[in-house]
Amino acid sequence: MDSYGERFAIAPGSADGQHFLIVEGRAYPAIADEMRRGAIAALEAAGATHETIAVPSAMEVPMALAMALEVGDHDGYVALGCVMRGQTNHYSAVAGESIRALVELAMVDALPLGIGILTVETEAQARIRANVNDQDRGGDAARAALALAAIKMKLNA
Ligand SMILES: Nc1c(NC[C@H](O)[C@H](O)[C@H](O)CO)[nH]c(=O)[nH]c1=O
Ligand SMILES: CC(=O)[C@@H](O)COP(=O)(O)O
Repeated sequence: MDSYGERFAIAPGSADGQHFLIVEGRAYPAIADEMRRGAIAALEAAGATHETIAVPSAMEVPMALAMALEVGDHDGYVALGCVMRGQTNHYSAVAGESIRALVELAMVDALPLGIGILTVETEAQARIRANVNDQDRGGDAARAALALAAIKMKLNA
């Protein structure tokens, strides 16, 4: 059961000709695979092409994105990762700093960036949120990026 309302609708083909970058933290590989599957499905449904950069964990996602921004230009960006409570409070620093740095990058350069960094207590929570047939947070992050890319294109037209 989803914990918030209706999914944001993106028209099929509305991102034809656009190319997106996915940056994924792979600390939990099965969760990462499913988040990426959802993101790719959403991008492809909108007609966008995509490429992926993988890093070890959510903490490196903003750094990799910053590096990618120095050398290339994409129509939109999707940041994916999963931060799960361990034995200490370390996870809250990782989640907080990763998301803070991503928002900072997006605000400085007005990036169409969808952020799908799960912050969960348990693997079961992560599975529900990643599952493309359940909460599909990878797909949601891609749809956020698509929506922002469309706004940017409209404002620049
Ligand atoms: N605890 C989680 C981390 N931790 C990341 C590490 O702190 C560190 O960045 C990494 O080991 C490289 O040195 N990362 C996640 O994505 N998810 C976690 O739950
Ligand atoms: C490096 C880490 O992310 C990891 O050690 C976090 O887990 P814990 O809180 O059990 O140390």
